Amino acid sequence: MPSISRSPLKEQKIGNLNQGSKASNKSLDRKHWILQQRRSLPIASAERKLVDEVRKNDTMIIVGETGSGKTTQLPQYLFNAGFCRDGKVIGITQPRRVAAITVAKRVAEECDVQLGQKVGYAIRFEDATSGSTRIKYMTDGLLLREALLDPILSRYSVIIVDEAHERTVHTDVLLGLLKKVQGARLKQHKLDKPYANNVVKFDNECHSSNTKFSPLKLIIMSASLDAKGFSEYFGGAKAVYVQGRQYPVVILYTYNPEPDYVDATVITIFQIHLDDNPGDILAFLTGQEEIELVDMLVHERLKQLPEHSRNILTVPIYSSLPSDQQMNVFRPTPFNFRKVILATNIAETSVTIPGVKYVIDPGVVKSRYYNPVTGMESLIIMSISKAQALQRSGRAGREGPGKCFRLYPESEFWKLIDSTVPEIKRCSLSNVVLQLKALGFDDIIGFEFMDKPSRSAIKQSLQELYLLGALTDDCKLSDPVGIQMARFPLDPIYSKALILSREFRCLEEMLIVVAMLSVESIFYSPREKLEEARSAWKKFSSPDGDHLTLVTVFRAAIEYREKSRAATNKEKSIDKSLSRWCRDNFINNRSLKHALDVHSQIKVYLEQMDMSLSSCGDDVLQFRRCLTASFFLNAAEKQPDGSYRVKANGQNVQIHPSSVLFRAKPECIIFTELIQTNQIYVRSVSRAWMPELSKYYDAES
Ligand SMILES: Nc1ncnc2c1ncn2[C@@H]1O[C@H](COP(=O)(O)OP(=O)(O)OP(=O)(O)O)[C@@H](O)[C@H]1O
Repeated sequence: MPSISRSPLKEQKIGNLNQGSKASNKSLDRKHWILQQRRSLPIASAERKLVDEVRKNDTMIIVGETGSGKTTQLPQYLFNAGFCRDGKVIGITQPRRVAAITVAKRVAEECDVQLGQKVGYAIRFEDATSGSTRIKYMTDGLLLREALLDPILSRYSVIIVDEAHERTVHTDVLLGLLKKVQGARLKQHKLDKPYANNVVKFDNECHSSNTKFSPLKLIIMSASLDAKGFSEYFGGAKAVYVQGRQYPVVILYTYNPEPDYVDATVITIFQIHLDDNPGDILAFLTGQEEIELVDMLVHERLKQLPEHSRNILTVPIYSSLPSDQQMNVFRPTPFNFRKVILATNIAETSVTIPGVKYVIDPGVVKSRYYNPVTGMESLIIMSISKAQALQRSGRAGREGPGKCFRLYPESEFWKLIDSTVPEIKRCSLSNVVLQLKALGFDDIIGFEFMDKPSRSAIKQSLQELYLLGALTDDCKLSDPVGIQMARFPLDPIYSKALILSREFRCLEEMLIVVAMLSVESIFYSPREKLEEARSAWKKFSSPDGDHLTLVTVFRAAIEYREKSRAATNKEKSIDKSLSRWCRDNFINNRSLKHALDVHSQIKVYLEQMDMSLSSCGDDVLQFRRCLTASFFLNAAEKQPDGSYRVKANGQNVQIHPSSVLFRAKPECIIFTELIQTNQIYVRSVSRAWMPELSKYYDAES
């Protein structure tokens, strides 16, 4: 087995607080143990001070080491201090669903209540809260959606924006929105005061009255925050630092850069497994395909080990994995096994995965990048920031001392940028603009972003939304198209495709396409079985292109599932037989399941909007017309050399070899995916319907 330089490795200790042996805790009952653990968190000694500061300041920035207890404890301190006494709610936003769910579960357990009662969570399509919920964890996107219905977020006394350093688009829009809401609530509160006769006096102005519009407390929180930047954005808001770390984490670097981080990850997994103490491993990778590759490599190499050393259990976690499968990583590790969690940056912040003692960090991440000149977005693998490296190492050392293996030299670490470039500066803004318009912010350029996106990016997205019919001539949200588009939790171009497909009577097909395009790689082919896979896929292949091919795969899977259901009513058996079908047909079972999940979720939205499903049946021309009308911005024409020129921006692209049209090379295509490797490829390609396309482009263009 090749080896990376591990001995001697550079060691650097971070943190210094060791809480002593936990062996004795094992004998205590769980409640007592949890209580003891809570008391030993670094944040515990700062409870009084934090509560006092929140009372004194309407906006606050809290910075504290990973694992110090910010996410789980602060909401409980505020609850106990009376911030929910008048029925108000403390809301805590997370950039990711998995964090919202797992932290809420943990806090419910700490409070000894059933999840959904005092403590709950809400994420898109899932609401585990009730009328009695007072501590509510949610995704930042969900709070934005709530603001559509309740623009001053009247039910919240406190909103904590957690992991703000991630600077997702949702976080940034939320920050601007919350600033406005805070101003509006304060103004309203002052107006209300003279009429608030039945004041219930508590020790804090925040909950000192029964008026509907009490001021909103806002807390921005993270372990790796540019506190100064946030403080300035919020007009000099107070920043508080929580000192101390729960357990030490030893950081190890390689002496030389690793030429192949995937291979280095696999090697490190085995080095830990064979040489180190028991404890689960969390390895960060860039995406589903890489995770599946490492999974396969680990299993291949396991076969070379003696029987007694093969006790490794791999568990994947990435964003397009259905929620219930994501939760597998939190299940207890079977006795005598070592769990190896293969994760994207979804597991980078907030989460505590019980049992994890080792973190492997290759130092890369897959990020969205948008080119405002071409209007195209692509995914690029790039180096992480120092803040991300810190967060990753912070996933070890949460239940005891840990180790983090950085698969790059220490000198490389110091070259990393401090914090991630805000997503808003590197993604398409169409969705942001649509959401802001729906929230009533018409002047997008004047919106108070913490980091302003470029004017050209804003203009490009306004133009795109106008072309899609979401905006009127005077840049207002159009009724009903724009309003309907904003209701879908999808990219505007997909929302538009669904709305249009009703007109073309092919909503059933378009819904399948949108669901199948929401997941990574439906087709799956082990390198050694490529020919076998290709011949299995032939039966799904449509001469019209990849979109109708996806429709055929989806329908074949449904038909097979229904057949299995007729034979048995046991869900587990049905699941198993669908997995078998996927294996036989070289279809990625996980991706298909996710697509089925997304399909039923979007269907709920369609039902709510009274959009009934209709199928074009065998009239595929109807579907091609609709596809062309929906994605005319993604039309490309064949060039004499066999490459394609995107009509909207002149960019030169190639059809990806995985497309069913790779060899056919039709004159004009519609594509729905752009990927950038050493070349720019378009994937998911169909034949355009020329008469429809000519409505959007004049003859010369
Ligand atoms: N689901 C869980 N299972 C077991 N222990 C947990 C769980 N969630 C939290 N803990 C414990 O509580 C500690 C504090 O977690 P918390 O998420 O509040 O820290 P944090 O300061 O917000 O960290 P981060 O900045 O990494 O999100 C963890 O280090 C861990 O010991």
